Amino acid sequence: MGITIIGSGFAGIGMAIKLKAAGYHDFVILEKAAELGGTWRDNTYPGCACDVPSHFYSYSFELNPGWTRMFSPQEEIWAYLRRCVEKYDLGKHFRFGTEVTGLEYDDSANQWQVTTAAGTTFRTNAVISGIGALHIPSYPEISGRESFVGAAFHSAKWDHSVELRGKRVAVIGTGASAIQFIPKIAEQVASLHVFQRTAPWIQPKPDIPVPDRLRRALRLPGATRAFRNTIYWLLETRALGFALDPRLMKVHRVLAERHLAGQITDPDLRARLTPDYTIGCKRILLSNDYYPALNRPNVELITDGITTIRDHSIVAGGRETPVDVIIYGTGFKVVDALQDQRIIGRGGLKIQDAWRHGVEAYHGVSTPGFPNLFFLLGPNTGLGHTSVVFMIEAQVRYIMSCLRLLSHTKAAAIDVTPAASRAYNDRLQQRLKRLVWSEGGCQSWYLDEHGKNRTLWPGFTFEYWARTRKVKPDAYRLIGS
Ligand SMILES: Cc1cc2nc3c(=O)[nH]c(=O)nc-3n(C[C@H](O)[C@H](O)[C@H](O)COP(=O)(O)OP(=O)(O)OC[C@H]3O[C@@H](n4cnc5c(N)ncnc54)[C@H](O)[C@@H]3O)c2cc1C
Repeated sequence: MGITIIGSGFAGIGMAIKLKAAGYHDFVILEKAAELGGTWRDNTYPGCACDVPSHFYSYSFELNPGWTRMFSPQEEIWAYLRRCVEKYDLGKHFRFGTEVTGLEYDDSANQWQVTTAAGTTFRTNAVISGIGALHIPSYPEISGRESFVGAAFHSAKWDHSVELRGKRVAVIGTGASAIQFIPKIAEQVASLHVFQRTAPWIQPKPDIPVPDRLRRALRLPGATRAFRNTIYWLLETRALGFALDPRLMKVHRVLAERHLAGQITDPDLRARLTPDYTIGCKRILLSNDYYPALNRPNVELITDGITTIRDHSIVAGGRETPVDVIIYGTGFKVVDALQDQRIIGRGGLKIQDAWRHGVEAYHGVSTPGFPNLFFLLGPNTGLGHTSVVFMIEAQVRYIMSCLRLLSHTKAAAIDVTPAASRAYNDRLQQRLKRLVWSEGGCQSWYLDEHGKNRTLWPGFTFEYWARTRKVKPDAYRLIGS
């Protein structure tokens, strides 16, 4: 059977490795960029690193005792992914520079027709989407943005040709990427003006170089796995507040407040850096050097809303700040599992119509009316507290068992039933309502325009792992058997 994977990040590569191991050879990995790697190819800004310990932010079947830091930098994670591709000899399966722009299900042939940006089309039996949620840079709508004449770029498209040394630099946004690159550039620039709309909650980052002795020890049989398991359970305890009772989030709040108080002594600055929303309803960030960077004499935090960008300056709160360079640390336009694309399922059903009341999928993987279309990191399978690679692996295993079901039953396709999907998603949304993300008047990218959480898994990850261990055949309709 022909299988098409879209995307070459952790999701697409993990899927390809498992397909190959199970004896599938007729598959392609379509990637719109010129190289593999997803997030870790695109984000090359200074200080870019994961915020989940590397021994856990990696595949369980491809342990790496050699990580140099507890939280590895971008180049090292990208190199890890390239090594995986080489080791599993996946090279010939990639089609780079191939952007999927449409998928249309042919009911009579039980196949998908895939259309690419180049206008080519081909047919495939199954499509597995690993397109990621965070790869389209988001820019703020600020009047005059286009009139700025200096260099301006987004953190996810860092322009390394722009010399920042000695320049007056503005950073717009104080999210996960910004708090990583601000400390790195603060020491080079003449002045740094940080425009903050919403203060993030920040906790200490236990990031150290992995000592040589530990690295050697991790090479002993079983040691990296044991270390990884320890990290897993430590991180799961962070989910207690998310998964059980929002009141437990108080512990996180105390930790973050102490971190802020320990690093920022100026009471006015501290007040402006104190978030005004419930901790946890947006991602909690980790950093040891962000607050100290804000203490530097050449760095200022501006919390007035930006009203205009002019050719050489930014105006906020009636004050004009002259700048030479603007860096947008304004995050991503969140992609909801292909929702913006032309996807037409059975009987001409458009994905936008299937999702008119909100984006959802059964286990985050299958949507009724779209047979043999599987999502990796689809709706409600993102995480606020631990590594998404864990979720990806659970989904890869689940999709493999869907493929096994197809092969055992000799069906051409499987389609999740509306009843199974409805029951699953109703339960999920009920649970989400009780949790921290629905509290505190928090606006975050986790929520859609109706305030419905479309992004996060509402519990412990071992629960998701257990639920996706096996496919329930009665949740799916077999087609063409
Ligand atoms: C700076 C940064 C740091 C992060 N740190 C962490 C972390 O510490 N821990 C964590 O759990 N998560 C983190 N994340 C989230 C991160 O995105 C995921 O961990 C993970 O990398 C997602 O992998 P993926 O394969 O699903 O998606 P991606 O890595 O985004 O890969 C998707 C790929 O699909 C390709 N693609 C998209 N659309 C198409 C199309 N239509 N046709 C063809 N190709 C397409 C893209 O070009 C891309 O290569 C971070 C994200 C960012 C941006």
